[in-house]
Amino acid sequence: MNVVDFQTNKSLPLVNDPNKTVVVGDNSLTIDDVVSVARHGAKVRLSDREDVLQGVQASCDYIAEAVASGAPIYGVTSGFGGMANVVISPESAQLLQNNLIWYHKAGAGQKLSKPDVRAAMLLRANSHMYGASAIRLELIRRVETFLNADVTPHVHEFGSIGASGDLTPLAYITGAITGLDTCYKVDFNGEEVDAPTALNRLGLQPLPLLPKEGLAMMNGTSVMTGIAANCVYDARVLLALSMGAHALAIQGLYGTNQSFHPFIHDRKPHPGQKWAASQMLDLLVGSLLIRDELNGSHDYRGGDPIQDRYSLRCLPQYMGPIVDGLAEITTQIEQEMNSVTDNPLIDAEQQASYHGGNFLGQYVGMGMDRLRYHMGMLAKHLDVQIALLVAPEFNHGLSASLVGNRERSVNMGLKALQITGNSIMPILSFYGNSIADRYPTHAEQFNQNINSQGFASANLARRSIEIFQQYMAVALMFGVQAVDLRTHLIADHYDASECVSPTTRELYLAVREVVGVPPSADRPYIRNDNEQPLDDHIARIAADIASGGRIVAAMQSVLSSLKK
Ligand SMILES: N[C@@H](Cc1ccc([N+](=O)[O-])cc1)C(=O)O
Repeated sequence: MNVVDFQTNKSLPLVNDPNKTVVVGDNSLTIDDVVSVARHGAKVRLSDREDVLQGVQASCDYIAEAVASGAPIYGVTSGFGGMANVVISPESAQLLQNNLIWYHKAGAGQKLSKPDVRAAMLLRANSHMYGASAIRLELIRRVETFLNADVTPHVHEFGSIGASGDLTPLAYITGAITGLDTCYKVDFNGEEVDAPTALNRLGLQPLPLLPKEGLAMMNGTSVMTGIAANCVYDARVLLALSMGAHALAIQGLYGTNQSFHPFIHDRKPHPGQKWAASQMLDLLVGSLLIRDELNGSHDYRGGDPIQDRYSLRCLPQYMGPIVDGLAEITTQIEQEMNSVTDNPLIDAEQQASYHGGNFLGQYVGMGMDRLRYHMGMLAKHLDVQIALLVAPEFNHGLSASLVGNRERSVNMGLKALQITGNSIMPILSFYGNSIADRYPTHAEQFNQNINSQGFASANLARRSIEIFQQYMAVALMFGVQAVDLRTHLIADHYDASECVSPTTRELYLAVREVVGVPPSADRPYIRNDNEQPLDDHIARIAADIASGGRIVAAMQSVLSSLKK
């Protein structure tokens, strides 16, 4: 029997590097940059490039002069939204901005998670460094300071229709960094304190907003985009893990590798389909638990159909649109991350300002709708694979419900675990419903009469991802049990780490490590029903996936090969 190598030197995802510094304002940020800062404590540093810093200052100078000369500019010398007909005098221009955050203290519901708010802060700072927003460097630096000191504003889950971007959620971030009132709360290294206290601890003074700065802070898509960036990262991880779970299931079912032959996929060369086929070949190469038919043979019978059922044979064709769909969403979210999303925008070089609508979060709203839809489609596929595994009519000789020890006649195996999966999968499909097409056209005096619902869509995506992490745990448990039972049929022992492909071996070992049940020649993962709490295993695997742990690291090569 093999000595189990739990110390495999698999490189962890790059996002986990705590020594990383993300520079804001020099280059485009990537989704990995966002996740590094949001979840793994990477440090943030604002660009020190002269041209960038001068650009930021020049936009502030433009607005200061415009206010002094009484020029009519939306939201600077006018009221807001449907009340943009109200004229604001130069004397009231500052009060206008500080009042803006006040009447947006209207959020409702739960607090957003810390990583999602951190992602939002990073992206707001990034948007401001383009120098088109007229916001002082001093304010942008506060975002940098908060991020690096692990101080995170409390932001509610309801309050944005994703039209003027995320006015209300961003108002809470603005209230925290300006620190003018105790009603704004922050998480200060795990402790809840009010904003002035937080500033005091950071050695900062309360800072009233200047003309345009409230709008610059609040009028934009950064919160929904921050959540979306984290969700895109998670969705890609779940896609990579789905491939691993399928590879385990295919080995458990004694499937063929022929359906992934390049000849087939070169003749229908959608990028996602080709990717799925070639990854599946890599995931299966070297396995003793498959029918190796890449040479074109198909003489296997064994009483079963000559070719595999669709969930195996058509895997690349089914997965392809999901892979391509996620790639498109990734590109769009990265573009949104690296955009200036407020209004009006200042062109300091031309001494002009433009009224527009970059705050509309339509790419995020529709993108997160599609992301959730794709998650539902991934879950549907895994669910049918599990259904094949538990049914003796279809599983090529495995026990019913993957019972590990048939001698103990009361064992019912993974029966309840399948039902748990069946209870989750429909929810994931349900979360695939769109919200961007709902229409409160009457919003805000009919000013915001189209709206993206991007914030809601992103929050639904966050929930869908969390649920999927639980579901993925179930799918992996089935995969691991199935390869153990298949190993027994083929090699007369239960240690599948000796028989699965090298790539899935990593995944297999990672799951066994996380649940604390090392592989053994003498028994499968789940032998008798009364020997392990399955709920605890689900929770451990899901937590490892959510934190980018050992299980995610095992699929790193699949993850990194996903095209953007
Ligand atoms: N996003 C709006 C700004 C805005 C709209 C509405 C409100 N508001 O308070 O309703 C505030 C600010 C624009 O730039 O036209």
